[in-house]
Amino acid sequence: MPPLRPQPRCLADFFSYETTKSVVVKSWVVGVVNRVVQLLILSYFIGGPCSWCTPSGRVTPRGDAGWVFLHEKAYQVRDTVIESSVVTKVKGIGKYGNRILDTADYGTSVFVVVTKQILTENQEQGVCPESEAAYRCASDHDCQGKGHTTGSGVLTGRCVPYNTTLRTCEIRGWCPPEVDTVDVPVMLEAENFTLFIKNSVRFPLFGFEKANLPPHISAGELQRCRFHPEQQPLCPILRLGDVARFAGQDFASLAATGGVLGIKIGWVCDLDRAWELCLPRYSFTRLDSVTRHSPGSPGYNFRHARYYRGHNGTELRTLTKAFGIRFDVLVYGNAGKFGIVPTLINTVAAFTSIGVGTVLCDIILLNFLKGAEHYKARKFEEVPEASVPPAPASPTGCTPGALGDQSREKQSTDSGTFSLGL
Ligand SMILES: Nc1ncnc2c1ncn2[C@@H]1O[C@H](COP(=O)(O)OP(=O)(O)OP(=O)(O)O)[C@@H](O)[C@H]1O
Repeated sequence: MPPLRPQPRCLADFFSYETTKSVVVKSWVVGVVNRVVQLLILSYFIGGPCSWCTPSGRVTPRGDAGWVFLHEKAYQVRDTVIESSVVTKVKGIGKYGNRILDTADYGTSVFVVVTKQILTENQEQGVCPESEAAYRCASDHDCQGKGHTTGSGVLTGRCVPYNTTLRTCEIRGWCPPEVDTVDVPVMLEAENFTLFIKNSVRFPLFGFEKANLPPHISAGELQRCRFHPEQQPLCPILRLGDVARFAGQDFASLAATGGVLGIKIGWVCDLDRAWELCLPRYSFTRLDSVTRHSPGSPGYNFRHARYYRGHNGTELRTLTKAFGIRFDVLVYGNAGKFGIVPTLINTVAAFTSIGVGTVLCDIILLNFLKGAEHYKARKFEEVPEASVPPAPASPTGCTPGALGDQSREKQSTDSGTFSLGL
């Protein structure tokens, strides 16, 4: 009678079931690694003694090493949508040329403080020679083909005397045209001007509202206080020179070219704590720092005009090219309050992550420790079905079971290489 053909091993492997078996390894090395990894994971998620904080001990407000729960406050629902209003007012008296300027003179917008002005007075509609060097000419022919308009008006096509030595193309527009290459003084007094910032914020998710004005401050106290990051961090009145300094800028050169400074007000609030502890935090930066190095446009300026009538009723205007410091107030915020859903999700994540330690210990145990083969043999065990005798080894070289160790484990056991006691 022909011998029974053995069942292919790969089929038996496919219809096998792997279940977890607990093996207690009495090894100091893996035991210590396991506990250290578990401790690290737990302190990352929940918190522990601050043995590896920065020297200032400010890793977290409470001085704990716990990152996810204590620092990131993973137990809180967060609202980053912030509704905010900002109102500003500049005050100060400065001298510019022979004139004393007050609040109404040096700002055409609440966000800009004008520090330098090029005035072109008594302009009226008419024809006159262009002032820009690009429109120098010797004859009418030079003024044709130069386009239709210049920075100041529409070209008539004629070449006319600009002064006794120079001729330029004639324009029709506001005459005389502006000459913006002149040197004019800078109003350095603006350094002592003050900027009052009134900011209200609202976190709609929690219906929480707050303003940057200290709650019981009187008008007199407001007028007197000046912001300082350590001594007066809540005073909403800022000296312009200080704002430039905090933004790392030299006020004199900023005032000469103009520029844009950003005043950032951050509202990062833990709404599980008292209402009074939700406070604004001010920081400063120069927003046009990239373009300020551009030779073509190094600063910030704009033009505006004041119109009036001359003696004979003609309409006149004074054109002003104003260089100034623009203040952009940027408000950002982030508030959190305890929520059961994020607490549960992060607690489950924390405990699941402890399993990472087991993976690491298995790698060390089964690959790097002395007697790794012995541990493998005890970890992976193949159990035949209770009533069926064990299948013979596969002649086809099918893929073994989990981690490919069953067959090796079996060979080791069969040959009796290892003693089974740990
Ligand atoms: N840039 C600033 N520098 C210093 N104090 C300021 C500044 N802006 C406003 N204040 C003062 O803060 C307080 C509140 O200002 P707010 O504009 O609300 O009131 P106000 O009576 O209209 O101010 P004022 O008429 O003095 O401009 C006032 O006492 C005001 O004088």
